[in-house]
Amino acid sequence: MMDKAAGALLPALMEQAGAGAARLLLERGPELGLGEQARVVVLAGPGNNGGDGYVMARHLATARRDVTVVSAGEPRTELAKAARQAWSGAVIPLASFQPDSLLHAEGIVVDALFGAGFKGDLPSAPAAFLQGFKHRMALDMPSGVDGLSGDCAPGVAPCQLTAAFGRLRPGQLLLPGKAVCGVVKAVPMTMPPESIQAMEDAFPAAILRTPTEPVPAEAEGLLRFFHNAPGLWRLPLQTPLDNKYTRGVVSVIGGGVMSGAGRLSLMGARRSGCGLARVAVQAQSAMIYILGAAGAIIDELTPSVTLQTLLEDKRRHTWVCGPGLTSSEVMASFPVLLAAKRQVVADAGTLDWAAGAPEKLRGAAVITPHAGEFARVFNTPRMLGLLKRNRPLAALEAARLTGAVCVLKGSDSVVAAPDGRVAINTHASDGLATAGSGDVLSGVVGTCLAVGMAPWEAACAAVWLHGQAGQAASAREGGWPLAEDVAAELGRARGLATTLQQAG
Ligand SMILES: NC(=O)C1=CN([C@@H]2O[C@H](COP(=O)(O)OP(=O)(O)OC[C@H]3O[C@@H](n4cnc5c(N)ncnc54)[C@H](OP(=O)(O)O)[C@@H]3O)[C@@H](O)[C@H]2O)[C@@H](O)CC1
Ligand SMILES: Nc1ncnc2c1ncn2[C@@H]1O[C@H](COP(=O)(O)OP(=O)(O)O)[C@@H](O)[C@H]1O
Ligand SMILES: [K+]
Repeated sequence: MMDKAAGALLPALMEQAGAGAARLLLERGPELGLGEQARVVVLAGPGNNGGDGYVMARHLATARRDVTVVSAGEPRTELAKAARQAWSGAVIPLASFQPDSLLHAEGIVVDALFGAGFKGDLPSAPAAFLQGFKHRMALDMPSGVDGLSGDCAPGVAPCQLTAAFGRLRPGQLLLPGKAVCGVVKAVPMTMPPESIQAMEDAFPAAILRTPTEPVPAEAEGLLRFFHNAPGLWRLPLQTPLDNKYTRGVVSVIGGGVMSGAGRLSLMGARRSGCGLARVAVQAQSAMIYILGAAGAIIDELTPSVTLQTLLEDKRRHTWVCGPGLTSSEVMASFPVLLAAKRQVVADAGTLDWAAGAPEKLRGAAVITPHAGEFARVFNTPRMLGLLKRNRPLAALEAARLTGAVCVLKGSDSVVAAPDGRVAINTHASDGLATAGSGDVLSGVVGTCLAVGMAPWEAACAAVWLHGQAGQAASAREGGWPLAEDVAAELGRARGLATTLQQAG
C-alpha cells in the first residue's frame, strides 16, 4: 500500500526517515544512558519500516557507530529491498544471531520490525528479541502498537525513544500507546503537499497536524487528526465593546435533588469568562442555588413561569442540560430546549436518559460522556469494541450517530466532530480525576459556545482550559485539587490560552 500510495516520492521519504532517526539517536542517545560506544542492533522487518532500519544503519555506520543489522524477514517491498541493497554491512538472520548479556545490557536495539503496516499478533521470536535488550528505540511506532488508536498487541516491547516521521500519530498520544513510545520526537520530513495524501494513504493511522504548523492548502481536509492546543481554535479577546451579553449567556438546568453538579457547572461557566450565568430550577429547590453564588441569576420555575417562558428570551441560546438531573428532570427540559433550537451541552443525566438510544441526543451541540456514560449510550458490541480499542474512532462514530460534537473524556480526551475532525487532548492533569470536574467542564463548554465559537472549536478550547486549570489547581493543591479548585483556575487558564493563541 505504501509503494502504490506515495509513488516516486517514497525513496526520498525513506531516506529522510532513516537519516532523521540516525540523527535522533546520536543526539538523544546519551541522555537515555546510551554511551557513545554502545553497540546498535537494528532489527529490520520485512516491510518499509524495516527499510527505514537499513537506511538508519547506513547513516549510523557513516557516523562511525558500531551497528549491526539483524533481519527478521527478507524485505518484501521494492523500497525495502533497495534500502537493504544500499546497506553495505552484514545482515544476520534473527534465527542465527546470539546476543550476549553485555550487548543486552549496554547496547540498544532499534525496533524497525513493524510500523504502520502491523496487524494481528506479534511473532514471538522477534518480540522476545526486542524484549531482551535494556535500551530500545522505535521507528515510527514500537512494533505491535496501532498508530491510530494506541492499542497494543500483547508482547509490545516498551521503548525509551520513538522517531516519528514528519508528524506525530494519534497512537503516540493516546494510552496505552503513549506509555510504550517513551520520548517521541518527530524527525523532519519535507514533503510536497501532494504526498501528504500519500502519507495519509500509506499510514492507516491519520497524520496529526500540530495546530500551529502551516499546512499547504491542498492538504486541508486531508489531515483529520489534531493535537489540541491554543491556535487550533481561538478564544475571543476582551474588547471595550464587551458587555455581559456579547460575552455570552450560559443557562444551566438545575437539578432539584442533586444541586451540586448544576452549581459546579455554573461555576465552570462563570470562571471561564461567560458574561452571565443563569440556572433554571424548580422554585421549591431554588434556595440552595440562591445561597450558592451571588453572581448567578436563579430563574425559579413555577406553574406560571415555565421553561417555555424563559425561552422567550432569545439571548439565552446556550444551555447545559444534564449535571445532577434525574431522568424525569431531563424529560421535562432537554426535548423542550431542542424544540426551541437551543445550543445544548448534553452531559451526565441527559446521557443516562439516552442510554441505548443515541438518536435521542440528536440536536445537541456537544455531548460530553466519560467512558462509562459512553458505554451506556452507545452499547452496541461494535461501539463497545471501539471504545476499548480505538477511542478516536469511537468518538467519531458517536459524533456521526448523534450529529453532535463528542468529547470522550479520559486522561487523554478525544474531541470528535461529525465532519470527521478529531482533536486529541493531552494537556490535562491526573488531579482532574475528582468528582465534579466533569460538571465544571460542561459549564466551560457552555461558555465557549455562548461566546460564539463553533461547536468543535468550542469543545476543544473548553477541554484545554479545563486541563490547564486542572494542572494549575493540582500544583496549588499538592496534586489533590477539588473540582471547585479547578474552577477557580479557569480565569487564569483563559488568560494563558489567549496569550498562547496569539503566538500561534
Ligand atoms: N508512508 C510514508 O510515506 C513513509 C513510510 N515510512 C515507513 O513505512 C512504514 C510502513 O511500511 P509498510 O506499509 O510496509 O508496513 P510495515 O509496518 O513496515 O510492515 C508491513 C509488513 O509486515 C508484515 N506484517 C504485518 N503484521 C505482521 C504480523 N503481525 N506478523 C508478521 N508479519 C506482519 C506485513 O505482511 P503482510 O501483512 O503484507 O502479509 C508486511 O510485509 C512506516 O511504519 C514507516 O516506518 C517511512 O519510510 C517514512 C515515509
Ligand atoms: N487521569 C486523568 N487525567 C486527566 N484528566 C482526567 C483524568 N481523569 C479524569 N479526567 C478528566 O476529568 C473529568 C472527569 O469527568 P467526569 O468523570 O464526568 O467527572 P464527574 O462526572 O464527577 O464530574 C473529565 O474531563 C476527564 O477528562
Ligand atoms: K517499529
